[in-house]
Amino acid sequence: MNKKVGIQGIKGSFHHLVAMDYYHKDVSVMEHLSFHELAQKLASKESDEAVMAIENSIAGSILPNYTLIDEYDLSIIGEHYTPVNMNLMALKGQKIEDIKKVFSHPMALLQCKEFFKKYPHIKLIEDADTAEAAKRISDKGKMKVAAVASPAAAEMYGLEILAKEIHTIKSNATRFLILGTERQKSNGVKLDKASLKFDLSSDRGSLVSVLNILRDSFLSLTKIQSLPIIDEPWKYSFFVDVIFEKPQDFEKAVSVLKLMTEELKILGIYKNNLS
Ligand SMILES: O=C(O)C(=O)C[C@]1(C(=O)O)C=C[C@@H](O)C=C1
Repeated sequence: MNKKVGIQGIKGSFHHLVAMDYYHKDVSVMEHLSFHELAQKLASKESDEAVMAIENSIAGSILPNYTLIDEYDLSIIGEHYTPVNMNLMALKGQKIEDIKKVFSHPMALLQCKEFFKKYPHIKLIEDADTAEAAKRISDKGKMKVAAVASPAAAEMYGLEILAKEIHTIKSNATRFLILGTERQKSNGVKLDKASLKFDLSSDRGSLVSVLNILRDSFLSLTKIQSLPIIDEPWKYSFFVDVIFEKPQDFEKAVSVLKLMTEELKILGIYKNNLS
């Protein structure tokens, strides 16, 4: 039986395109209209794995997703970087000047902020998913309304592209995480990246001491993200991604970090896909 893979959004969404690419179409996708539902269904094993966007090169990190991975004890088992091509689409026979409202996922709207500055008459409305917004326009036959979504969504739901590649910077890309409920097995593949989470006190030098351990253990930091600990105002959790040559270097760093930080958690060890 095909693996069940959770995605945020419906067919034609960027998550769907990534799932098709990453798993070579060999999966049954489970559509979810929120990241929370995606995490919940994976944690309760209704899906086997899931694809979750974590950061876009224009719009930045999707911060609540760090909390979902941590709270639902999900494991990062892979990553996938993909170019993201945003397009304005509507029912056939209209011009941009006819459009009054545009629906899309908030991350997608952020990626197209510059484009919409030229059309102040258009009201931007945040929606659950790019492709779902496109499908709704098509199903309900809505005129004067458009969606921002992928060219695949325009094709699937029979909409016309009024403006193509409307994202602010041409090299727009999103990093997606591949999630499971158990630690990734190596199966002969070199696992050379890890994601960690820990809490730090505000003592002088606490963060720099951690960074020094990473450097001394030959780990390269590719991302650091802090998030507030909600029941301890002004205290922070740190989420870091590191890449390494030798697993022993990573294990050594973890054993030292356990002593220097609070609540150290390995969120996943997986293959680095950033070239
Ligand atoms: O709405 C979609 O199509 C999605 O897959 C969501 C999402 C996101 O969450 O960032 C995925 C990639 C793009 O960066 C924009 C939107």
